[in-house]
Amino acid sequence: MTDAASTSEFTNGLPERLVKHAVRYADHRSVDRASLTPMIRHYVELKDQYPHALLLYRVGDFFETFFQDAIAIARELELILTAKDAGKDVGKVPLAGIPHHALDRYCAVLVEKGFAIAVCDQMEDAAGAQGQLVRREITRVITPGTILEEGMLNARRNNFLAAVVIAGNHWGLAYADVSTGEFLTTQAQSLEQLTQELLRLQPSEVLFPTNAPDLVSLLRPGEKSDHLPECLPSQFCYTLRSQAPFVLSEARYRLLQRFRVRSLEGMGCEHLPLAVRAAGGLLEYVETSTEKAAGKDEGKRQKAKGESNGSPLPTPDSSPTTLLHPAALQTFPLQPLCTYTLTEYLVIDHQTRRNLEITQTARDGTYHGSLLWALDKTVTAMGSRALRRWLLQPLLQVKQIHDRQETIAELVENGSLRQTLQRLLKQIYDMERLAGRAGSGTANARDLVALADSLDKLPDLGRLVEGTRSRYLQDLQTVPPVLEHLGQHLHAHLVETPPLYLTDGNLIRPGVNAQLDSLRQQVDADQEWIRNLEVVERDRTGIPTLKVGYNKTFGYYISISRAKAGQQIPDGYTRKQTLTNEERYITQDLKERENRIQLAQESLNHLEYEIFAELRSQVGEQAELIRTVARSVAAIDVLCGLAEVAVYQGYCRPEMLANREIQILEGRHPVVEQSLPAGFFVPNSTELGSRESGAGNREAEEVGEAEVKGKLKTQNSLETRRVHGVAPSELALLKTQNSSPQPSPDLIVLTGPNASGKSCYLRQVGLIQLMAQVGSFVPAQSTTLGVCDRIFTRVGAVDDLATGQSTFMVEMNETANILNHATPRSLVLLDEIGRGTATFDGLSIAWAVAEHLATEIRARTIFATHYHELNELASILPNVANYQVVVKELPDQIIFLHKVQPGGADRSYGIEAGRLAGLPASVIQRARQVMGQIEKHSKIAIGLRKGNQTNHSTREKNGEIYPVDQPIEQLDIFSEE
Ligand SMILES: Nc1ncnc2c1ncn2[C@@H]1O[C@H](COP(=O)(O)OP(=O)(O)OP(=O)(O)O)[C@@H](O)[C@H]1O
Repeated sequence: MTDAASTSEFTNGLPERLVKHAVRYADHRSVDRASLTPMIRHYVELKDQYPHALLLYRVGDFFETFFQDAIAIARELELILTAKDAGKDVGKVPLAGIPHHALDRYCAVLVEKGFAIAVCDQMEDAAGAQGQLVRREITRVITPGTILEEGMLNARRNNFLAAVVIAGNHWGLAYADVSTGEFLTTQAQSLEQLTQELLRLQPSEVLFPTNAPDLVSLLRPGEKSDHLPECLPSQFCYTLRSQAPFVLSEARYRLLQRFRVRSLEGMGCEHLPLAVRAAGGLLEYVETSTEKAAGKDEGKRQKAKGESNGSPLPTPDSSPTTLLHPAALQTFPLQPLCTYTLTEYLVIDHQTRRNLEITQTARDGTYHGSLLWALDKTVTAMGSRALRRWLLQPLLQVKQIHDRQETIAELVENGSLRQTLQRLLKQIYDMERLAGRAGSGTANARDLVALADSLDKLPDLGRLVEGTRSRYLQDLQTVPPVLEHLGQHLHAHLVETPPLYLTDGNLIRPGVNAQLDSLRQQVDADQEWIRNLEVVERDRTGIPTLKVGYNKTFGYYISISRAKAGQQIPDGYTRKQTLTNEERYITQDLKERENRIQLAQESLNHLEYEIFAELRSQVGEQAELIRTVARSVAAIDVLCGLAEVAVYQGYCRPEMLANREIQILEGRHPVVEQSLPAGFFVPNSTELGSRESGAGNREAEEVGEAEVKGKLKTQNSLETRRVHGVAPSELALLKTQNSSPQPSPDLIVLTGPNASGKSCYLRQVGLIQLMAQVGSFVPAQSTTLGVCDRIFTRVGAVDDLATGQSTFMVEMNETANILNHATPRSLVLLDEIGRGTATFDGLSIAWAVAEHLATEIRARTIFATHYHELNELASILPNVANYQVVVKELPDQIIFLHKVQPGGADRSYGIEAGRLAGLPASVIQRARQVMGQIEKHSKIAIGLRKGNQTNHSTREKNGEIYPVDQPIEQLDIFSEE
């Protein structure tokens, strides 16, 4: 590659001030290696091994990057790009660096942006290298999905690494959170489902096996690659991997080895080859990255022991990296694999998650204003993560829902138990992740103290929930004795507030280890001797200004002012350094004491580290059990929070049934309600889908419906969907035959003026159903709900510019998805179908969609629309009803009552809404004029006024009443051909 080519490749988009430093050698591959300085040559060699990662190379107090990586981090982190001499014949190459103590912070930003980072650390002191190149090694490769560092993780959400294998229309997906240990896999059909599952998980990194020659490349969010199939959403970060670990035999063998089992039967995936392949490939990746982390700690451990350079002292390394005991290498961050199926939970696709604003708002993607925001009263990070998981995976089994409800009910009834529990939970740290860090050998002493504090609280929790009756509370009653002992054991060994860095010593309590105690005594005695030396020497020499001091280069010294030193040099003093005003000396005794302190301190640090590493590996061995308990604690945190919301917001416990009924009395929108002043939200009731139970005789009902369908078909063939042609008497007869005794409809056509509250009502029903299946109480006076299999929503219209789809195409795709997948057990919420095209195309589509849902699918549906013509459906189909959101009309304004009532609206008051929104008065006035004209002349308006008495064909033929510039086909949807 030429310099020019490499420059433009890497400096593209770089600010002018940075480009000037990057004009030469923007790519490490373009330099003549023979001419490089040893350090830069080493950097280039490492870079060859990690081409996909930004290589951060420790040089003194900085992590430096060169060539293209320097340009990249300067751009991404807004650092100053400078240059470094890379050799006499090479000249300067781009350089950017970050202070070593800020490594975590900067890495977090880079990882968030989808970069992989290879950290190359110094394995010895520059002094220890004695003029040679300092020994450096890659100590960690950080990718977005393999982060363990606390500072880089979001405490309130999981950080998933996923792996995908696709074979035709079948796929396998495994995912894991290395910080919490969860490791799951599944296999299914339909690539659309794969997309949906990835969108639910929102993984930080997705592994995908390819035959690509550049196997280690990492694609950042939005980066395109021919190797990625279309079904993989482009917003994630993808790591392309070799096929080898994803081959079935290899993947299976790896899983068997890792989890020491003879078959995958117990994990539930023996018969699911794609699930096994994905899980095996993911496991290999995690093993490789954790080995690196282990390598780092092992290197540092040697450094602490002084093994690497023979130097007696450990480097006072202040980097927050941690050390790994060989025993911890046995432990592994992931728990045994679990298999799950997509049908275990209520299916909520990506659109529905977005439209119902479950974890973030649709408009600006913020947490504030989402359902999670309204319900999250958890007090631990584990609880917060669990609530997010629960909301994204509502349950399908009435029994499981009931278990959660029971606990909430108990916590609602017993307010003081709830409050005491919450007070105690607040004192519990993130045991799930602490156990993970201990398991992977990256926990520091503060982590273990935090874990011990948390384990100490478990018996208190157990006592608190004694005598409770619900399953989740009972789960906390017995604390595994081994964990109780572990907490006490950790406290007995570790000091109360250990330093952040393991190499700083002072981790272990006195009395734990006799050798440690005797070494400490020796150091104390020698330090005491040095502290007294000043007084002793002042007496001996008679020099009152004599001082004892210490510096890093010379160690301890005795300082005398130059004036005094000129008079006499005390016996036994050897001059070490001369400064402007003082002379510095050492004595034989002082040097000996100093050496003794150094040696003892080194042994101390080493011993403390050994004891600590042993403790950490003991914790690692219990990581799985700790996580199990942590999950019970997290569940109680969630349920306490839901109980609190239930109490303060006045929620009711829904009665859950295994039928299709939806009966909500005085329901409210859980988020809008909290955003309005108390009492401002207008509750509304909903009844849907009780025809099975209401009519009592399903067969008779089906016969009746078949008749209605038959009737529609006959009309269609005769009159080309001329629904106005159905005689009211016939409809009334059909409806009477099929509707006794007043069953609730399957489909509600909801009309009402703009801004009256239709969308809010629609979402309210969806959210109440979802909350109920999460096990939560719901915002209503009383509720009876059948468990539904899927919730579908089609709300609003957003251009999907990323995929190049128009507003209308997005709308039609979503609608097609609903019609293809909804079942009678689904809840379908449609807001303004057909809005994105010409009025009459839209109306026709809306009509056909509603009709299909009501007659073919019989899904419980609410269909909000401004096409008031759809109200006609209710007079044809017995399982359709009209509801409207009413307003009060005053002479010069309308008042929004937000009340949903039976009946259909005939006006939208759109112009009034425009006026309220601040459209200029002249525009409003003109709009009124135009509307008047349209109402007077539009064929459909006339059609509606005249109803089915109108002879459409005659009017259509003479064409008199249509504006000349309107094509007749567009207007004439209800007429004969
Ligand atoms: N039941 C209610 N009680 C109190 N305020 C409500 C209620 N329903 C809706 N609102 C308020 O009215 C506003 C408009 O509601 P919404 O967006 O649901 O209207 P809409 O009928 O769907 O309008 P459009 O047809 O223009 O889309 C909401 O932002 C909310 O603040």
